[in-house]
Order: sequence, then structure tokens, then C-alpha cells
Amino acid sequence: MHSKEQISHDEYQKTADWLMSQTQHRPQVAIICGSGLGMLCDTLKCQDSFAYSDIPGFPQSTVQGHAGRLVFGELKGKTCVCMQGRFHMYEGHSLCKTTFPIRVFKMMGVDTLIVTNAAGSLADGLQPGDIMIIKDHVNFPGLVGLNPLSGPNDDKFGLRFPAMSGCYDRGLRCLAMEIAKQQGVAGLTREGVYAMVGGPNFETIAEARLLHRLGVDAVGMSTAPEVVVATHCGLRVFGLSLITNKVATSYEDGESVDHEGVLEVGRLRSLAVQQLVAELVSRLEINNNSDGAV
Ligand SMILES: O=P(O)(O)O[C@H]1O[C@H](CO)[C@@H](O)[C@H]1O
Ligand SMILES: Nc1nc2[nH]cnc2c(=O)[nH]1
Repeated sequence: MHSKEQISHDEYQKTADWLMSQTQHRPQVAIICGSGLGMLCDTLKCQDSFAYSDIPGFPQSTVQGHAGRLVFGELKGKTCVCMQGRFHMYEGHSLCKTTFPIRVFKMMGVDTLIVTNAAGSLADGLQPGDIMIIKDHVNFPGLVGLNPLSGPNDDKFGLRFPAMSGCYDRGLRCLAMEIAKQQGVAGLTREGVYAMVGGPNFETIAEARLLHRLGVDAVGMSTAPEVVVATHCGLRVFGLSLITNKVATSYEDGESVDHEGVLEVGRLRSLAVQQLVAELVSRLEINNNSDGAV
């Protein structure tokens, strides 16, 4: 199911054209809201919003905490498009579908993608409520061939064999750390490595121990395919994980995780995440892709 479906260049273009016919906004920045982080959209001014079900070609969100709305608007002088709800592989979408919006955004002229997610911590220094700036990722589905770039390459978007070293922009990571200091949340913020697993179940103890030994700092069920597709088509990427729980690594400790708890931490930390993202957006220098040419 995952690697067979292909989406043609025209299909991405149709969706981009439809959206551009419905809104005057021409976004420079795209933001994907993770579980419980949909409030990132609330800061946008002069909003135009669309239910995913009304957008031709868009998949539907099925997960609680992912509203299923695309919101355009202004944030600190930049035009943004914000996905209030993302698509996950475990919902049954093909990886092309989970990453469909990324190429549409590229065609609309987006220059920078900001991905956010909720994730479980495997690192001693990351507690629930902390913010992890993503330095790199381990794409477990990708390592075994579940990759949105599988199938014929669309050369108009990017190379057959795209490099992924440096896919999380170093300058933006430094800027985010500086902003965290200025906003008084440096104590809650550090860099780390995110790993994507397929889900939808959370980790067993043995899986958690394996991830820990591999050097993974935080684990979730999203983000990596979006970043792979964004990097392939030349978007600059910034990512952050809100740590919503510790992943249990001992048979003795009573740590347990559920989605409601994940959403609750999102609500509690919404303001800090919102302020960090807003300031980052305000200080972005936008340099390319203003015509959306691919
Ligand atoms: O990655 P996001 O969409 O933030 O969601 C995370 O939270 C859900 C589990 O609670 C999973 O979908 C996991 O990936
Ligand atoms: N796989 C995974 N995804 C998450 N999303 C939020 N917390 C977790 C977690 O502990 N594990």
C-alpha cells in the first residue's frame, strides 16, 4: 500500500492553483502543527482557512488533536500557511499522501518549513514540557524502504538521490536557541535527535532500550517523511519536538503514556511553543522561491 501510489505533478499543481484562487495570501513560511499544537495557528492575522475536506486532493485528518484545517495568514510580517493537523502513516495514508501538502506549498512559493511534533523522551536531559530543537532524525520507516520519494523521481522537484545531511538548517537551529535564551526558556530547550517509528502503538520496553542505545533523544510517529520531501524540493527546514512524556525503559518503573496525556502537555506548553515559533518566523530572512517555480 505505501510505496505504490504515485501523485502526478499536475495533481500537486491543481491543488496549489485551487488554493491560490481561493486566497490572496502567498505564503513564504509553512508550519505543521503537531499533536495538541494546533494553537500555533491562532497567532495568524487576517486568516483564510479551509477544511481539508474542501481542498481538492487533500487527505483527511483522522487523529484527535489534529483539527484538519489549513490556515493562511500573517505572522509578524511574514505570510504563513499553517497545517492544523498532519497526516501520519499509521492512519493508512500512503507516504506520498502524508507529504502531499509539502510539494503544494513549494508550488505556492513557500521558502521555509517549520515542523512541530509531540514526542516521547529517551534522554536524561529531556523532561515532559521541554522543547527539543531537532538537530537530525532517524527515519526508521525510510531505512527499510518506506519512503515518500520511492518510485519514479519527479526531477522538477529534486534529485533522484538527495542528500539529507544538514536537512535541519543549522542557522535556524542557532537562531532558535538564541531566541529561547531571550525568552527565558533556555533551561527547557536543547537540541536532539528525533526518531520516527511507524506507530500507532507506543514503544515496548525493549524497543525503547534499543532506541536509547542508538542515541535517539526523542521518538514520535511523524515528521521525517515531511522533512525528506521538503529537503528534496529545496525547502529550508526547522523542526521542534515538544516532549510530552518519558518513554519507559525499565520493567520496574510505572511510566505509561496515552494520547490524552500527550495532548494535555501540548495545551500546557502552548504559549512557550507559540512564542518561540512566532519570534523565529519574525526573524527569518526569506531568500528564494518567491514565484513557486518548480
Ligand atoms: O507527531 P505528532 O503528529 O505530533 O503526533 C504524535 O503524537 C501521537 C501520539 O500521541 C502520534 O501521532 C505522534 O506522532
Ligand atoms: N512513538 C511515540 N510517539 C509519541 N508521541 C508522543 N509521545 C510519544 C512516544 O512516547 N512514542
